[in-house]
Amino acid sequence: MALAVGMRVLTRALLRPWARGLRVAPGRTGPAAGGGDGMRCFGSPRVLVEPDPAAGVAVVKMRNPPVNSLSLEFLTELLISLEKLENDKTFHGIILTSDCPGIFSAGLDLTEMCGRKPEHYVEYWKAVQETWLRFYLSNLVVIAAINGVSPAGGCLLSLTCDYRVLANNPKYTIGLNETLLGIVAPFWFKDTMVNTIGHRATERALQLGLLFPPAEALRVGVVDQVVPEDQVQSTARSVMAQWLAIPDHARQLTKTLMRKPTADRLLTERDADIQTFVRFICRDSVQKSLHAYLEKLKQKKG
Ligand SMILES: CC/C=C\C/C=C\C/C=C\C=C\CC(=O)SCCNC(=O)CCNC(=O)[C@H](O)C(C)(C)COP(=O)(O)OP(=O)(O)OC[C@H]1O[C@@H](n2cnc3c(N)ncnc32)[C@H](O)[C@@H]1OP(=O)(O)O
Repeated sequence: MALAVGMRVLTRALLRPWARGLRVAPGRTGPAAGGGDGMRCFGSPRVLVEPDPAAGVAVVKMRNPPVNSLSLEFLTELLISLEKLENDKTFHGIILTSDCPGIFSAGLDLTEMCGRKPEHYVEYWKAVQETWLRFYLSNLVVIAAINGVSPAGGCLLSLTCDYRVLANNPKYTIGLNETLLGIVAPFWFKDTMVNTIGHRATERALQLGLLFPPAEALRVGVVDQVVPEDQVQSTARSVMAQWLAIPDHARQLTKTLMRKPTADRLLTERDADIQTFVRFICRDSVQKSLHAYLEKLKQKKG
């Protein structure tokens, strides 16, 4: 039932004008294309997929410049790429990384949550929910190669992965900083963080909107490994090999066992969660906070 709802959201998204033609955007043969067996990079305008069929792995590169903000279009393209890889028996694992220098993802796209109509907020929030559910419950091994800053929704996306490797650069902070924007991390953001670093550490991190630099992120457990910047991709590949050495069915069932209760909570409260989001985001005070935050970002330049 829940899956059917998810499929409807995805199918509706695919029917949108901007989603047409996204299914295959054939490109050059990937550098990671498994010794020239002819499998090409594919993807969409904002998501580049570099397949390595020999290893059963695809590198999924987010490229929604300037900051990989998670817009509706971008989320839809990410979902399409994930679905395509999940439906292709060649692939057992994904490395999720960024093609935007210094930025993994700036999180949810603030312009999707500012000055729009309630119907838009409903559509956007469904896509955010769907992305979280799909990545969190993916049967594939998903490893985040975090090569840039990763606030809020960017951090959440990495938390859906099975393992996080972060580049050791003090600028590459990571965390759920929603309170700094005057907004509140929804319960499933919070649950994902609690499952990763525990209740007390989450309580502190979320209330204070902490963005952890690499050493702190490793200490608290937001990431699993911190490595020099030029070793992020190779480390993600070695870790992937380790995870893929485990019998797939046993690993997948264990993942489901661990994650299903958390996902089920959102699945059973999905509509209520949308209503809560729309009510919250439509408040004058919240809109003012978000506008002010966006303005601050823009003025930073000048
Ligand atoms: C009871 C409660 C019930 C329910 C809960 C209800 C609601 C919860 C709702 C939402 C949860 C949201 C989670 C989120 O993800 S919110 C987004 C949080 N993200 C951030 O705080 C990051 C903001 N960005 C930055 O800090 C920086 O941009 C940077 C560090 C990522 C990169 O810095 P740079 O110096 O490299 O680049 P900038 O000049 O700052 O930015 C370039 C360009 O991009 C625009 N931009 C940046 N971030 C975003 C974004 N998240 N969305 C949209 N646009 C973004 C920025 O404004 C610049 O635009 P211009 O070039 O000036 O036009």
